[in-house]
Amino acid sequence: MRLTVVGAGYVGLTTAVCFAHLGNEVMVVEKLPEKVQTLKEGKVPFYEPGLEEMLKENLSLGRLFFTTDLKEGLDFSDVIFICVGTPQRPDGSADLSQVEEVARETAKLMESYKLLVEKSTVPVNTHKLIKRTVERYLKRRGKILEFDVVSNPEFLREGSAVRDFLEPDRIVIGVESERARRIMEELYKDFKCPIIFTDPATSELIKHASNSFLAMKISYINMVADLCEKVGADVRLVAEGMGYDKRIGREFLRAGIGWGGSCFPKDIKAFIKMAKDHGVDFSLLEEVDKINQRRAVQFVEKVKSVLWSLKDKTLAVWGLSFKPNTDDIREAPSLRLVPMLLKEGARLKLYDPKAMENFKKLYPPGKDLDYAPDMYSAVEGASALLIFTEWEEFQRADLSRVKELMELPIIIDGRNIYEPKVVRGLGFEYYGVGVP
Ligand SMILES: NC(=O)c1ccc[n+]([C@@H]2O[C@H](COP(=O)([O-])OP(=O)(O)OC[C@H]3O[C@@H](n4cnc5c(N)ncnc54)[C@H](O)[C@@H]3O)[C@@H](O)[C@H]2O)c1
Ligand SMILES: O=c1ccn([C@@H]2O[C@H](COP(=O)(O)OP(=O)(O)O[C@H]3O[C@H](CO)[C@@H](O)[C@H](O)[C@H]3O)[C@@H](O)[C@H]2O)c(=O)[nH]1
Repeated sequence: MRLTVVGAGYVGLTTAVCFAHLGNEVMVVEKLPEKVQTLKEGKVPFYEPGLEEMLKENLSLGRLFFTTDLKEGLDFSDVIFICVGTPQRPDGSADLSQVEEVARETAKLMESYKLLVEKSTVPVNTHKLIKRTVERYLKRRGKILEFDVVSNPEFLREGSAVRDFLEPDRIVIGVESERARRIMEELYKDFKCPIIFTDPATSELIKHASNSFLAMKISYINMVADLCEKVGADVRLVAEGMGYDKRIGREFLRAGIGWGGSCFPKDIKAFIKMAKDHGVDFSLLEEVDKINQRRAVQFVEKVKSVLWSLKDKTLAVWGLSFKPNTDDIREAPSLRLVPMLLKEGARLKLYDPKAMENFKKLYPPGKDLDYAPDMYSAVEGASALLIFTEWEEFQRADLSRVKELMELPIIIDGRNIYEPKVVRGLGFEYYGVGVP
């Protein structure tokens, strides 16, 4: 099939590259000219494992095209995936201006039937606003053209985006017309997972309800971790014991310094606001969010209780991205923790395998903050090693070497990447999250 994808971010680019990989011809419309240029050269402007290789391959096979011109995209195909950003507004609601712009400009430029596919995460009933906008502008142009709006939320995770896209747990499609349903069925015919057809409002809700539920699971286990610390139990085993119950499941029960990223924080706030706007008191989610906000504060308290004063102490930090295998630092716990530690007077030596360039844009090297070229340089002379992200590289670190390099062999691990007994056996003082 021929497809058009608007927005070449994590979701748009992954969608485009994966559909091209499956044999479709895909035109990507991205408004930033420099991004389009980079992509045409076969380079992905962010770090996502496997994506660049697939981009190059599909460019050379002539199945992927990039443009800044929406008209070119609309002339190319009838199926238009909206993959633009839906960031958070100050009141917590989702800023839908990028989605509105795509709907409006499409209506101004389309000359034949179009199927607009909402892939961005949007509040319930956004499909109605898209529909109304397109109808208004078509009417203004005196055009009678058919179109459909479909909700097809994306569930991929950064760091495993390609695999998540190609092998999803499920595909959700909210349609109103038979024509739209047939196009979507054809598009996803080779996928082996369950495909759930719903009305668009239900489909839009499935996305927000899923993300909020996952965030709730993490906040829940984080509270259990706090209790474990008080009573000397091990949250990892509590999670395992709970997780074997199929009704609970083992995923997303890793305790730590809290959830971050470009999705959970903004989506949970948008869901709370949406519920409020409809007169539904979803204060459960407000608590989930509050628990998460407290994680960083509690972690700094822990660092202080271990080291006493942090003033002029050198602390090594491993991990800045909000999760491993990405260079994305949007709403990463590190962004909350670093300023708090600096305020306590600590000197930080930061290291991350991929996210340092992004972090440097917000925190340039200075008197009390520096970046290390590798994980071992970061720990040289440090009074403690703080772990913020569970990169595999850290799990494989030569801890004897780390111990030699540090001023004091203390590890305060925000992600439980080590087995306490083993690390203590090597002579470290070790503090995890919710572990004895
Ligand atoms: N990042 C994820 O893991 C993920 C997963 C599932 C869903 N989502 C949702 O998908 C949406 C996109 O997220 P993202 O992380 O890919 O965002 P992003 O910010 O990485 O990418 C959005 C892209 O759209 C471009 N854009 C904006 N307006 C445009 C326009 N009018 N024409 C052409 N291009 C335009 C921007 O320049 C940018 O490159 C959001 O709603 C997000 O909540 C994200
Ligand atoms: O047991 C866990 C699992 C995750 N996290 C944290 O939760 C955050 C989000 O992680 P993850 O969900 O793996 O990454 P995202 O790329 O943000 O993906 C989420 O957000 C996307 C955007 O909506 C959705 O598409 C995905 O399904 C959803 O998992 C990260 O900070 C993780 O460190 C934990 O603390 N404990």
